[in-house]
Amino acid sequence: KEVETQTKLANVVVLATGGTIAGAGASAANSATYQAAKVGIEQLIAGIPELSKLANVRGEQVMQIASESITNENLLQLGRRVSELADSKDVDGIVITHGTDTLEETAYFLNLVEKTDKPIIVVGSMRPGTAMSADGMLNLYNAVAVASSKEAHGKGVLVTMNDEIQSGRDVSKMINIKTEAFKSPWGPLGMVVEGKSYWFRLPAKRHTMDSEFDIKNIKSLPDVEIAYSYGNVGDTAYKALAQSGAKAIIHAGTGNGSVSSRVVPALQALRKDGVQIIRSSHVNAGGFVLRNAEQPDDKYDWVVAHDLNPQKARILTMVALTKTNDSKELQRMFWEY
Ligand SMILES: NC(=O)C[C@H](N)C(=O)O
Repeated sequence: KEVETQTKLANVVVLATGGTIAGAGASAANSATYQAAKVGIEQLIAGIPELSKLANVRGEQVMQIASESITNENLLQLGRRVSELADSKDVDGIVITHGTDTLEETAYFLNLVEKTDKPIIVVGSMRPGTAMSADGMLNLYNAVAVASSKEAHGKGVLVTMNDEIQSGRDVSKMINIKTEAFKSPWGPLGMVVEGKSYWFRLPAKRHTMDSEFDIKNIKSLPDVEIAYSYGNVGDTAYKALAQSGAKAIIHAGTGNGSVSSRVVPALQALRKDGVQIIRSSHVNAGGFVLRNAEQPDDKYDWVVAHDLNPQKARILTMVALTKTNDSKELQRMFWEY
C-alpha cells in the first residue's frame, strides 16, 4: 500500500540559482544583514523533511549567485535546463529557487520561452534561513506543493511567496524589507495553505505553450537597456546607452511613461538611427502606459510597454527582438504578452 502511494507522488526537480533563500547570516537576529547564495540545494531540501510527503524531490545546483548579478547568459542557461527537464517524461514539475531582486524578470522570461504545460514555479525568500521567522522554508514547501499539483498545469510560470500564488508575468518585488514583498497590480491567482492550492483566477496573457517564442530557438539575447526618468533629467544616459550598442532603450518614465521635453529630441533621433524606444512607467504600484497618451507614439514610431514595468519590458523586448525588429510587431507583442 505504502509503495503504491509513493509511486503516485509527482517528480519535482528543484533548480537552485542562489539568492537569499540560500543565504546565511551571522546570527538569528540578522534578517537583513547576511550573505546571499551560500547554502547548497541539498542542504535546503534536507532542511524540509515534509517535502517528501508532497513529491519525489531532487535538487540541482544550476548556479550560486545573488540575483542582482544575473546576466542574460545565466537566463539562457537556466531557461535551457528548464526546457530539457520539462521535455523529460520523468519530470512532472520544476521549481526554481532564486534571489528576489530579479526574480520577476526570470519568471517572466521563462513564462515567455518555455514550451510546456508542466508547472514551473519560481521561489525566493526575503530572509535568510538562519534568521528568526525565516520565510524560505515555507515558500519552498509551497512551491513544491504547487509544482506537484495537477491544477497548476497550463497556468504559465508561477511564483509562490508569502502563501500566495502569483503569475510570473504580473508579479513584482514591491518592498525590500517585508516578507509580503511580492505583489501584482492585478492580484494573486491563488493561495497555498498547508500544502494545498486554492485558485481564484487565470492569467489572460499569452504564455508558455501559447507563446510564439521558444528557448530552443534563442541563441543569444540582444542588448536592451533601461534609462530612468525624474525631474531635471537630461538625455545623457539615453545617448550613452545607444552609443554602447543598445538595440532598444526602455524609457522608465514618470507617470504614464511621460518623457521630458529635454529628452524627446534625443529619443526621436535614436529611433531614426534604428534604436527601438519603449515607453514604460516606474510608478510604484504598477504603470499603465497607453499609445499616444502623453506622447505621439504613432508619429515618433515608439512602442508602449502597457502595464509591464521597465525591467519586465526589457525582458519582453529582448525576446521579441530575437524574432523581429518591426516596431508594429513589437507593439503587438506588448499587447499580447
Ligand atoms: N531577498 C533576496 O533574495 C535578495 C538578494 N539580493 C537576491 O536577489 O539574491
